[in-house]
Amino acid sequence: MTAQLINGTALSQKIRSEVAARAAALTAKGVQPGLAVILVGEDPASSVYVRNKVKACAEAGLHSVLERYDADLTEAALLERIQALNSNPSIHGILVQMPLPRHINPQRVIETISTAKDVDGYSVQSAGDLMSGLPGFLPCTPYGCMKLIESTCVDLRGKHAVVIGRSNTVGKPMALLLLQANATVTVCHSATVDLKSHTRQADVIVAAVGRRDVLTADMVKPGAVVIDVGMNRNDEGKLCGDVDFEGVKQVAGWITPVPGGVGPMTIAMLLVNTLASAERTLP
Ligand SMILES: NC(=O)C1=CN([C@@H]2O[C@H](COP(=O)(O)OP(=O)(O)OC[C@H]3O[C@@H](n4cnc5c(N)ncnc54)[C@H](OP(=O)(O)O)[C@@H]3O)[C@@H](O)[C@H]2O)C=CC1
Ligand SMILES: Nc1nc(=O)c2c([nH]1)NC[C@@H]1CN(c3ccc(C(=O)N[C@@H](CCC(=O)O)C(=O)O)cc3)C=[N+]21
Ligand SMILES: [Mg+2]
Repeated sequence: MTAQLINGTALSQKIRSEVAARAAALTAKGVQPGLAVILVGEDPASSVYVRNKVKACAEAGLHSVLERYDADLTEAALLERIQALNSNPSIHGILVQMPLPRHINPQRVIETISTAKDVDGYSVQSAGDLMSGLPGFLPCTPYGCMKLIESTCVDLRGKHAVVIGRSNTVGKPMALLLLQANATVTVCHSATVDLKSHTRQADVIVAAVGRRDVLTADMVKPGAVVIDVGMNRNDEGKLCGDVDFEGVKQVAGWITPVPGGVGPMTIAMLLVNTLASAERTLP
């Protein structure tokens, strides 16, 4: 038996075309959704992601502004730029690409973004909304993972979900979304003893660590849904996830590839959040 592939590229295209239709309707009413992306420094991976985000906006009829700054930009200057974007009515979403240079406090930057424009869902307010089950912007990567799981038609109710990783941007919000969908959720991390004993029990596994081969075939229950968030490079310099894809696909029921899985969905959900933010400005 081999797993069915969950095609994130195809699903992201479908979502982006739905965004495009709604964006066109909104633009016809005089409100074109707008996203501002700020990149500080020249991290090569960040440059690729940021370019993909700007391109996706253009294709969906959103307008976007990309602000690039040298790595020596002061924190004060960055906060000032964010405040200007907060009060710019043509901008509905603001994204500051992480990681930032070491001299800039990322939490201070995130909290400076207006909650109404926090389309990354990184702010304490957005995190609290999710924790409390209140409406707010969902972090794009876990949001995209939920859409990928939904696309399998596997009902999460009562299922055991294991999240590997507990970052504020991926692992923790992922666990909350799975909980909200009535899964029974286990969160594993670097201090977890015997990771395999947990993952072997899982109907759904989300791997968000940032290390190759964190999940191998012997750690997976036959038929499980496996979502691979990781972005790593293998020995040949090729992009790969946290999951040993070739091995795990022999055991899992469903699996996302890297590339072509979670990454494109992260961008699609960023567009969804930006559109929703713009729609909220209508009377
Ligand atoms: N495709 C996409 O759209 C995105 C991909 N990513 C990728 O996802 C991965 C995770 O990102 P992010 O959450 O930001 O990373 P972080 O480094 O912030 O978090 C990694 C988590 O993995 C845990 N961990 C580390 N080693 C192990 C281990 N051996 N066993 C179990 N858990 C472990 C850490 O535990 P502890 O808390 O104890 O340190 C931590 O909670 C990265 O590869 C990143 O590039 C991220 C965002 C978007
Ligand atoms: N404020 C902020 N918001 C983010 O959402 C954010 C961030 N900072 N910092 C970095 C991470 C990472 N991230 C990705 C986005 C798209 C792909 C993506 O498009 N991946 C493609 C391949 C890309 C490639 O070829 O390198 C894929 O997996 O198929 C990956 C990773 C967003 N992040
Ligand atoms: Mg992402």
